[in-house]
Amino acid sequence: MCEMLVSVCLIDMWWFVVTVLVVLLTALILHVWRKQHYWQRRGVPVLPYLPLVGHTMYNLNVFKVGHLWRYEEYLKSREERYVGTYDYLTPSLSIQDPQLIVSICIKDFDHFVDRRNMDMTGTDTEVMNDILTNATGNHWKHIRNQLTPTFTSGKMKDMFHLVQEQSNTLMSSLRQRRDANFLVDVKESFNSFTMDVIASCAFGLETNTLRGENKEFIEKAADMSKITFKQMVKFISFVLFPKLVKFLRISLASPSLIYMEKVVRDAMDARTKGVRRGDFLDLLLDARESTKEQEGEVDPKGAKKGGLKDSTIVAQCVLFILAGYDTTANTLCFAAALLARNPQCQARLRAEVAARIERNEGGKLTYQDVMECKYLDAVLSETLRMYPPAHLLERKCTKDYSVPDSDVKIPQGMFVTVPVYSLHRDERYFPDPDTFLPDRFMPATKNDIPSGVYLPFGIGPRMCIAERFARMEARLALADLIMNFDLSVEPGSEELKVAKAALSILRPDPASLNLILRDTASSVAGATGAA
Ligand code: HEM
Repeated sequence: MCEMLVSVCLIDMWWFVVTVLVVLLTALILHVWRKQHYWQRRGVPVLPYLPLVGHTMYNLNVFKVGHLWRYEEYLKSREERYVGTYDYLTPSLSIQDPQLIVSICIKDFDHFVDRRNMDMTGTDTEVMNDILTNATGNHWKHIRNQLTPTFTSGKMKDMFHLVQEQSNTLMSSLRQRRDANFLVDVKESFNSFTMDVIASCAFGLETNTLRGENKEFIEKAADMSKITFKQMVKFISFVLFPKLVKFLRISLASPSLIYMEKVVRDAMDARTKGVRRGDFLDLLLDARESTKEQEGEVDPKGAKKGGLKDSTIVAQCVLFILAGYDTTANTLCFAAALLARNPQCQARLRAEVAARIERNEGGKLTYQDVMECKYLDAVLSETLRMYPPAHLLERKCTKDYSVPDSDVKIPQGMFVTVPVYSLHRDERYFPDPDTFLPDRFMPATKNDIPSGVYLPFGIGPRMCIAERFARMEARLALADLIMNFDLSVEPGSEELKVAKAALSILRPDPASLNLILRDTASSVAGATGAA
């Protein structure tokens, strides 16, 4: 009797546990389903997604290379002005209509001032809060206002000689690194070049990585742009539980950031005693001095004026390495790889540059030459169209927004994205989009490109602050490259492939970068004649 009672109790207990589990699971499924039907309830089309993880795995390139997945879906849905996506359970909106992109990023910018930011207050990497890409609201505006005058064309002209020195070293380095068949992996040399340029122009450091010196610096810098598995986990935790990550004071920055911070602080200390170099550090220190008396004042919109702090200056110099090294090196790699596969474009470019050089007494390219070579700029622009290093833009809604001509509302806090790569490969805007055609960007045709569809440097007040600098650096290196070498592809690797990499930077597959570089002494005359 007693045994029977025990077994009845056990069965009851078992049923109770199973019932509770089923109820909990059902509640969880309903919760997830409800959250991941936010857009469906509002009649907004949604891209195919996975339960629970939503679109996050695609954005992090886990299952498919993110830009290609987004492009496939874009081709099916491009008539829609916007499509819904989910970061795990959180809805976000991807904007596909160029006019709406312009509205959100320019006209109604005050509703979309920020990006996804990491509030590092109270952690060992608080310097991240001052980094322009990460700063928000009026704090961002204050820093951006201070930095903008350091990127004018006059300042670029003053810095040209620093870039020229590094470009000369790049040519010698490429020559030395070639094997007996003139074959060289250009990636390593371009990486070292952009690193040396940014270290020299940002804070006057002679890193000489092209000459094989200062290995620690380049390793740390390269480390900052790499995403390890541990960092990926931290990043996902941050996206899912930002408050918990902050509460636990988990650092999202790699230890290399701390190393870089020290390097910049040392350079600043040395500058107080040393000579001026006309680099960004000088310009930032000047900006601090010239606006010192405005410290404490605010402009009519509430942004602080004057008084850049030391830590803010350090943060920007570190950022220049983060933002300027990989992006420009990858652009150069893609440009060289495309020119090697398009000999006619290469000959035309060489002819244009040769004609400019012939006019100069010293036989050297000047800043003006580099800025006035139209075909050189067209080659660079077309490279950035086909392979924009940042294939996705992101904004955070900072004030509730009603999408014009629709019932859809974007609430404060929601993220919107812009699929840059997909827009650049849309044949409605760029006919024959998979073909390298620099002529699209020549003066006669480039104004036909509608606004909001060509965005390699972003768009609106939050676009890349250093576009002028990046274009000057890349143009000079390409002009020198084409005047020194005749580029061709190693037989068997004609297809130009993109590497599968974490996060949203496009990088060429290393196998596509083994190029043959023959000296051009004879081909320059040929190219000039062909023009
Ligand atoms: C080919 C080279 C480069 C490309 C393609 C590129 C592209 C971009 C893009 C797409 C953005 C985001 C814009 C947006 O959200 O609308 C950005 C932001 C930024 N870039 Fe660049 N960039 C390049 C080189 C550089 C260099 C050399 C530097 C520094 C010296 C730099 C500094 C920055 C900064 C500071 C921001 C943040 C601007 C802000 O939030 O206000 N970039 N860049």
